[in-house]
Amino acid sequence: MIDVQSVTRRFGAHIAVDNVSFRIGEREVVGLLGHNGAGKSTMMRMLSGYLEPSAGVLFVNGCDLDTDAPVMQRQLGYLPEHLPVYPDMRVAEYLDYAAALKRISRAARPAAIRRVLSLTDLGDRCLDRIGTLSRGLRQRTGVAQALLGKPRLLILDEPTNGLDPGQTAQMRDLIRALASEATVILSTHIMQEVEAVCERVLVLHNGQLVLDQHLATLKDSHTLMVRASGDATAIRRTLSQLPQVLHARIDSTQGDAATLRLELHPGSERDRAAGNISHALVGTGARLLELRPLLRDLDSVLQELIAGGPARG
Ligand SMILES: Nc1ncnc2c1ncn2[C@@H]1O[C@H](COP(=O)(O)OP(=O)(O)OP(=O)(O)O)[C@@H](O)[C@H]1O
Repeated sequence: MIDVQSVTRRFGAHIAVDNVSFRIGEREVVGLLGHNGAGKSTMMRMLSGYLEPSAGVLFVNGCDLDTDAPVMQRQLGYLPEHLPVYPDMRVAEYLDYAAALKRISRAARPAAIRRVLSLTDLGDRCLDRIGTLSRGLRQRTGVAQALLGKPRLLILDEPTNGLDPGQTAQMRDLIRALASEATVILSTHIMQEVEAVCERVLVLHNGQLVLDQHLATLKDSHTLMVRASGDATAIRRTLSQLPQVLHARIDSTQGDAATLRLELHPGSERDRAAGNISHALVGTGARLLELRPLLRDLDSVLQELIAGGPARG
C-alpha cells in the first residue's frame, strides 16, 4: 500500500527528513513517533501528497506521488497538524465543502456527512460555526472531514491533540474500529496512544528513521521473571545452567520465596525456556509460584533508543 524509498526533505539548509525508507501494508496501524521537530509532520505531508520530497520517491496505492498525487488524495483521509480554519462556516457546511473537494457526488453527500458526524459524535453540533467550537470539537471536525468517503488510507497527525481524556478514549476506540477497513498512520508523542492503537512503530530522530519494529517485539525484553519457593542460591545455579538462559539473578527474597530475573539468549524460544524452567525447578525440589515475561515500557525503550542505547534495532 505504501512504499517510501530514500525520501529526503530539505527546508533551505535544514534537513527535516533524511533518506527515509519504509513500506506499510494494507490495514496496518502504524505509529510515527519522535520528539518535537523529528520530522513526523513533514513525513506525513509528503505521504499525503501535499509536500514534495527534495529527493526519493513515494508510492501510495500504486500511485507515484510525484505524478498522481490528486488520484491518491481521493482515497485518502488526512488530518493535518494545523487544520485549515474556516471560522464562519458551520460544521455541516464545512463537511459538505470537504466532501465536494473529495468529489463525493452531491446526491451522496448528505449520507456521507451524517455518517462521519455520527462516527465523531458531532451530530448535535453540525449547525455550530467552527469559530465557536472548543479546540477538542474542532479537532473532531477535522477527523470527521478525514473520514469522508470511507478512505482506504488514513493519515492522522496528532489525532488526540486538544481532546480531554474522555474524548481521547473515544478517539482511540474510533481509530481501532477504522483500522479494520483502512490502513492508518498516526503521529503522536504520547506513548499510551501508540500502545493503545498501533501494532507497529516507526521512530524518527533528527529526520532519520531510527527504528521500524512491531510493538510486541519492541516491548519484549527477553527477560523472564520467576518466583519460586526453595533455596534461592540453588535455584539460581540450576536455572543459570539452562541452555536458553544467558544470565540469572536473584532480585529479592521474601520468606522462603525468591524472585529471580532470567535474561534469555536472543532468539531462544520463550515457551521452551518456560518448560525447561518448571521442569528444572521440580528437579531441585523447589515450587514454582509465578513465571512471566517482563515487558519493557515503550517510553524507556524510546529514551534508550534516542540516547543510542540498547534498544537500537
Ligand atoms: N515549512 C517549513 N519551513 C522551514 N522549516 C520547516 C518547515 N516545516 C518543518 N520545518 C522544520 O523541519 C523540522 C521537522 O519539522 P516537523 O514539523 O516535521 O517535526 P515534527 O516531528 O512533526 O514536530 P512536532 O512534534 O513538534 O509537530 C523542524 O526543525 C521544523 O522546524
